[in-house]
Amino acid sequence: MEAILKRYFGFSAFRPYQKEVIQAILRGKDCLVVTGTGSGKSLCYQVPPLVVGKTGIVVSPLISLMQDQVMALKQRGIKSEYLGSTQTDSTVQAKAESGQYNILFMTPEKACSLPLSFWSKLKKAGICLFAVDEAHCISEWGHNFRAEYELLDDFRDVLPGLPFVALTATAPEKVRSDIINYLKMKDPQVTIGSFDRTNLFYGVKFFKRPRLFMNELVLDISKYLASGGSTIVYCRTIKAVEQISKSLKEAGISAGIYHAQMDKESRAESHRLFIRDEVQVMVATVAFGMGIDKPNVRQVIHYGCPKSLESYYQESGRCGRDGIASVCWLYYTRSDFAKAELYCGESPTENKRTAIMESLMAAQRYCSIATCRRNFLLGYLGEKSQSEKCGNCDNCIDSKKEHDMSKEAFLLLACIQSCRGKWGLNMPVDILRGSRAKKMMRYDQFDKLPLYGLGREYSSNWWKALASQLISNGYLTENIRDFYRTIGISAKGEKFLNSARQDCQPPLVLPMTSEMTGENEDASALSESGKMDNLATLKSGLSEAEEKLFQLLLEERMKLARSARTAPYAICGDQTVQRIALTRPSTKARLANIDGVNQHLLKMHGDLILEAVKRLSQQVSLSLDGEYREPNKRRPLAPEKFEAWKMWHEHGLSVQKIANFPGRSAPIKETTVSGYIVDAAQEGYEIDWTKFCDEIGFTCQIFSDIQSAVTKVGSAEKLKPIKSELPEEINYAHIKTFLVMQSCGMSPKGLDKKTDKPRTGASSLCWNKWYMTVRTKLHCFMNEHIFSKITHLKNRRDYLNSRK
Ligand SMILES: Nc1ncnc2c1ncn2[C@@H]1O[C@H](COP(=O)(O)OP(=O)(O)OP(=O)(O)O)[C@@H](O)[C@H]1O
Repeated sequence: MEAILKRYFGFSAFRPYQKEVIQAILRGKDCLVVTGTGSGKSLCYQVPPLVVGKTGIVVSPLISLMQDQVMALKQRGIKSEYLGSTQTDSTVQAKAESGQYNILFMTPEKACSLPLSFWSKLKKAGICLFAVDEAHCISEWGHNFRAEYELLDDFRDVLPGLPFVALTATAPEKVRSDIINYLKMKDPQVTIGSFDRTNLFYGVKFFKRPRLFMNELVLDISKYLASGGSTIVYCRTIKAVEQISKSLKEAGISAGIYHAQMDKESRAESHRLFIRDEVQVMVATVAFGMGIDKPNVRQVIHYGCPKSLESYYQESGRCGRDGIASVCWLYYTRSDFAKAELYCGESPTENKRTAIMESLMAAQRYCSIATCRRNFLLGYLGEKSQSEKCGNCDNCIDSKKEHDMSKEAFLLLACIQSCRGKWGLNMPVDILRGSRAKKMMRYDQFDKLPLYGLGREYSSNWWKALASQLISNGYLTENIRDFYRTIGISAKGEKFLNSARQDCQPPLVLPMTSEMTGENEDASALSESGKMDNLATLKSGLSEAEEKLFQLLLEERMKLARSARTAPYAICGDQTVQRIALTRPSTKARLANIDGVNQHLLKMHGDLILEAVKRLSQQVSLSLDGEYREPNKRRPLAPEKFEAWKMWHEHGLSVQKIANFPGRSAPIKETTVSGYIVDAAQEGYEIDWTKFCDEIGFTCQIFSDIQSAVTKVGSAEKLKPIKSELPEEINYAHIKTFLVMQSCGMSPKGLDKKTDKPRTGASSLCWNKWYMTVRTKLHCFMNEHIFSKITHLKNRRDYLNSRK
């Protein structure tokens, strides 16, 4: 089995679950495989046919997906074809039934329409498995139900005794049992793997205005274009697809588009150009969906919050399938969350409507949380994560500042309580904001509440963002009533309200999310893009020369792919090209040793690759036959540097505290500590650059001063001549920081734009005086009917005002 894996796929080892499943299939056992996107499920049905020399049948929902898989398998020397409405080669069916293919793909419709004679001939020639890919399509509970999948159980009778293999990346319990039942699986081996895609960075950006979305989007996309990576931008509407592709065009970026209203040919052409790296950006609706098997997508951006977290996981999972570090950004505005009624309208049953609402609420929560995004996503998919922080999402890298929000929280909770669980969040927020909408007067005379208008100081998005934090922290609960969401106070929220005393209020410390700090929209956008620059995890870990060689080799691969009329990734994956750039083999034997290099690649293109490696290595002054090291791996670090980095990065100590740490025999200079941390960053250790620069006072101005000094000196080899060109206050740690930031390709943008200042504190709010009174009275009457009590207070305020 291992020999087959190396020969056809070029891999040296199976992933842990793959071997188990393949062995079970070879024993004739039915298997259900549920593992994360891009985890290597396909190999489970690709290897057995090669081991036993019989055909494996694979049912797949999309023709484009089958075409891509056939293309990639052919490049590995595996005989493969597909049967479906777009197959133009009339000989395929006859060749298939005589067992000429190792792997034969077909749509469920095609499978059901093939004559029994086809199946009996093929059985005679030899079939070894019947695989159902994207098996969640079989279940109504799945997010991509396909009625034709339900007919596949007929094949139990047509192909008795054959192992059935169902594969999917998302299958909650209900879907799993549907798959087993519909496919009449007998005592199947169920393999449930991890959903964690560790190479993916997850991040969320909040924007108030679409114009800023657009600027940021263009910026994010251009960053990846330079390094040759592909980007998919998922939009919620066709209109947004058109707008974004127009904006990209205006910025000089050519992008393919894909949506359901395009004709079949245009869609196929768009898909082809993207798969073959002829366009690097695809702007699409989710119609550009399951069929995407392109392993080198480096960035997936969701322009608007998706309908559910399941679909977000699937769609973002099209990123970084080759295991290389890649990013998934989700951009949202508050209005994205107001679409529930629209989605529910498509659905006739109450159960389904509740399911839609719950999914949307989970997606909304994903946007709003201030804790680890990966943990939230995995938790939603039913997987427990190993640690509290993943270190590879925006919230882990750039933890939010925390503030005591007890006064604001008290007001909001009290106001929600006044609404008696009958309303969604809009009503209490409108009350606090003193809305003049008719509904205020029409219902329960909300405009007479003493809380009415007390929260004008904050925007309605701000209050909603606070509500999200209160939901995440268990003070508020959201409930679903048919098409609507209502908001209520939880027991914890009640306890908090009850704890209010006339003279003191227990603190309620909550993180300030970007929606709360980002009232100044420009600052929000810039700080986000600054953060983006600082995501050290996105670096390839290659030296400058190696990176150059990697890019040149990618260009060579592109030429090979064009002449072979195939996609570059089908020749070999980016990770394999990266390994070639790192090891620069001089002989075929060395090339063959590289993970990902299969026999077919060696035979067809081996000489060309070796020639290119020799020529291009010379061009970037790298010697041949280098030693392989894992890119992105941290390099060894002196113990004192590692200790300083650990204290700063992992334990959150300040540079000053580290310098004077009591455990030390004598204090060390703060600049020495900063220097240690920068050295660690240079050796591949992660650091939060924004936080670091802020702490050592490294500003845009200092960056540009050092830049000028380096230009003047003409070299960055020695620090002393650079230092002597600079004012006294710019120290060696600053210079080192500049040099490392430069070598990591980071810009100083965003350094001076920090929004650490909290929004105006509660003390300056116009309602502060009234807050004290309301709180005290609320406490006294908490167990009674709060609404009437607050009204009483309001009257009293009017009375007092009239006496002023
Ligand atoms: N044993 C292995 N060693 C190294 N790479 C592997 C191995 N198995 C699979 N891969 C690579 O992992 C990537 C993803 O594999 P694959 O397309 O089979 O994932 P999948 O689980 O079917 O994903 P999805 O659910 O999204 O369809 C591919 O680039 C594949 O070549």
